[in-house]
Amino acid sequence: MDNIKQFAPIVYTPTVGLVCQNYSGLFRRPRGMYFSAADRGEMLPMVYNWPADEVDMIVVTDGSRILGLGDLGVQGIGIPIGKLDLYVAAAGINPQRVMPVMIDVGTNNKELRENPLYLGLQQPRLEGEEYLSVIDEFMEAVYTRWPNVIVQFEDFQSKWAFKLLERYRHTCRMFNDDIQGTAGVAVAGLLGAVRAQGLPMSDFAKQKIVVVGAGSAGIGVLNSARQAIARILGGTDASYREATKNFWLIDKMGLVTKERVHIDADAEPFARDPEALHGLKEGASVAEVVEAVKPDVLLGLSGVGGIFNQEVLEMMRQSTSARPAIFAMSNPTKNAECTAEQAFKHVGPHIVFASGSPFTDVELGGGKIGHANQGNNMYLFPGIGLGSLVSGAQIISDGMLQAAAECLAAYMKDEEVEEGIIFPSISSIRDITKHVAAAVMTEAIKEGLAEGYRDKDPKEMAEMSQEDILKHVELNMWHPKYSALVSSPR
Ligand SMILES: NC(=O)C1=CN([C@@H]2O[C@H](COP(=O)(O)OP(=O)(O)OC[C@H]3O[C@@H](n4cnc5c(N)ncnc54)[C@H](O)[C@@H]3O)[C@@H](O)[C@H]2O)C=CC1
Ligand SMILES: CC(=O)C(=O)O
Ligand SMILES: [Mg+2]
Repeated sequence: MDNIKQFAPIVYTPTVGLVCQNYSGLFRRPRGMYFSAADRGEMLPMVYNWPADEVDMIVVTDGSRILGLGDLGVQGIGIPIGKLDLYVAAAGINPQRVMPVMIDVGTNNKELRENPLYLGLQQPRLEGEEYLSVIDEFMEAVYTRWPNVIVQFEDFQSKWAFKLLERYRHTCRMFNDDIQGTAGVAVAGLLGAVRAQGLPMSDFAKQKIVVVGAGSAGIGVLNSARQAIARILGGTDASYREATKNFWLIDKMGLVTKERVHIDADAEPFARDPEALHGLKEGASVAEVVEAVKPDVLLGLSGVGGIFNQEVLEMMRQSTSARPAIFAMSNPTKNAECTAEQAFKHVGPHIVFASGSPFTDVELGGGKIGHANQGNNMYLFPGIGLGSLVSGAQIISDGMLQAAAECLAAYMKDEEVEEGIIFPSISSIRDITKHVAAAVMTEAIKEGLAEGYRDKDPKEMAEMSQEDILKHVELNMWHPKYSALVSSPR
């Protein structure tokens, strides 16, 4: 907690990625709970083997998309461990009340399946109903023992991430961090990029945004940004349709248009109409799209390191924005779409830059600094989890997530944003998290979702002032303060 800036890159991205890649060789003792396909029918009794009586926070993965490193099977447990370390440091969740979980349904990583040291099931991943039955059983088991626990889904491949979110979010206290946490952070960053141009927030509705990557993270960001723009435009059905025109979506097959034969249902609303293509064709490359669109924002959630190459970045010089924004959000560092240095060098000193993994600031000469912001869901997930926990929210609603994003955006001062600093320093993450949690709790109360926590019942919560809410959040954050074992001599 005292040295979070130095330690976050170790317990979290990028080092946690390296740990996951080598986990079977590094393993000494389990630091989380493993539920495997072979445990079907046994998960409820298994849950009672977890040594802590109370669990507040679970982070669960099936290891199928670990950062931008692909399917790492059970070795992905490093991610829940690292995310929960941040829950302790940033949100003040008691470290005895966190539970990292790996659901082992096999792996499609052939190399791991053939590695005699691999710790997980050496079989291809379960699919379809069989897969769902494992996740259902796990969810039922943990909520039976700990009805108030918050479950954060992390690093599931997109194919399942959206389905599982839809399956549980209406009845359980759960969220998907890659879809929902990332979206909030990205929207806060996009609003920061508008402010950095000296424009009013309503000008967000005029921004041209190219998103590279149509997975859980990219589509989550697009949905959330579309919602924010549609609200500016009036919030009608027509404004939602209008808002989609701001976006250009590129996946591994290039620009996504309505001409695409097999288009993902989640990506479909963002497919460009043939009459609004600016002369581009279905499948156009990143460079072609940037050249034709001259976007205000180029945002990467593709997992492909270096895809914002010199050619692409030099084309961003033609951006119609006074402060073009380059968000290279993929993790870990090697998978970032470009480095901070490359972005400032090839686009120019006036850009706003953010990346998923940390880069150091760039010296621009003449005493000027190019700020390398870290645009990572770590700014939001601890506050979303904490705010949901201490309000006793029944579910985690869109309104609560939006309140979290707005709180993060408002955290930055105008002078900072003008300098291109759009996210706060990691060293203030505990304070940010406290405010985000209070915003989440305020919204949960407003929506009638707060069921109370510890000595506070819903009626008392409904009467709390902003100050009371902040105090309630703070009081429920754990601090590592221990009583002295030996009393000092008189
Ligand atoms: N900064 C942050 O807070 C977060 C960053 N991420 C990062 O985002 C990345 C993607 O995550 P997901 O969306 O869950 O993964 P995913 O695997 O579901 O999606 C990747 C997307 O990139 C596209 N893609 C792949 N190769 C491409 C290429 N050569 N050109 C253009 N598009 C290409 C794919 O078609 C797919 O749509 C990962 O590296 C992850 O670490 C994810 C969540 C949060
Ligand atoms: C940051 C994060 O959640 C990811 O890269 O998947
Ligand atoms: Mg993740």
